[in-house]
Amino acid sequence: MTQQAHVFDGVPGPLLEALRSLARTAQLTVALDFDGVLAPLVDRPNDARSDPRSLQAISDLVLLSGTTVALVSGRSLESLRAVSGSPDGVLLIGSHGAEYDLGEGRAGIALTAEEKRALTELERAITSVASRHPESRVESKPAGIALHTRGMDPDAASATQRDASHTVGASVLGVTQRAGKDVVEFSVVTATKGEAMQRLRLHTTATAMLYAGDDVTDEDAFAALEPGDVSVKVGAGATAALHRLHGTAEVAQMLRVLASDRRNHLLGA
Ligand SMILES: O=P(O)(O)OC[C@H]1O[C@H](O[C@H]2O[C@H](CO)[C@@H](O)[C@H](O)[C@H]2O)[C@H](O)[C@@H](O)[C@@H]1O
Repeated sequence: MTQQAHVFDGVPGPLLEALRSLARTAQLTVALDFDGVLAPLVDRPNDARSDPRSLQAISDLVLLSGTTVALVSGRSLESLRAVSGSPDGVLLIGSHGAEYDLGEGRAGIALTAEEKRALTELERAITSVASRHPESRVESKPAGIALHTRGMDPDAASATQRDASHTVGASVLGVTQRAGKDVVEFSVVTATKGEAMQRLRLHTTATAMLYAGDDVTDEDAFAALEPGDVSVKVGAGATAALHRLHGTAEVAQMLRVLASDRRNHLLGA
């Protein structure tokens, strides 16, 4: 059999086999990053939208018994809700694991007085950086701030990110920095997608989980997976994930296959 024959519309054979096995678990939790996984990357974060084929597969999955779908994003919950178009029943985790909507009402971030002070100083620092690099764009979050450099000249983007790192480091205490795709982010709370996955596993009593992500911060989620779980890196780059897909179209295909395998398993087919 040729290499091509092992691939089903961009989903490699070993991943198809892992999905078939995953679909037979008692309590399945499917956790998905948003930008670069459900939605193709675009210049302006507010313009990002989920691939409709992925949304259809998610809608199919959430209707199945013993099956939970969650989005685990670096975006604020508000932003994730606004752009993802996720169907009712999908759990939402935002701000890299600092904000939760697990179907019991939104759990907002309750910042301490010290964190509020740090956030104000952080906003002041990033506003000054953005004024020195007018092509950069600021995205505010409940516990932090992101400075986007997508579309900028590479040298100008690097200079912007260095300036941000230096300015924040010199003027604000108690801040965590994260690098992403054409973005540098700062937060006054420490939260990771790994912690989010652990909480999700407990909340959903998952017997197996799938996580798909495309960015550096998703490595925390991959590291929190256990034997029997399925990890999928989307796109290029070093990863601890065991499987890889090319892009959002292949993610949609993977979700379609998983929904079909899961339905067949539940029907006893
Ligand atoms: O964890 P994610 O859901 O992948 O969120 C990570 C960051 O995604 C967004 O930024 C990225 O997507 C933008 C829209 O495609 C793109 O313009 C930007 O260059 C990417 O870095 C989002 O704006 C951030 O807040 C998220 O942390």
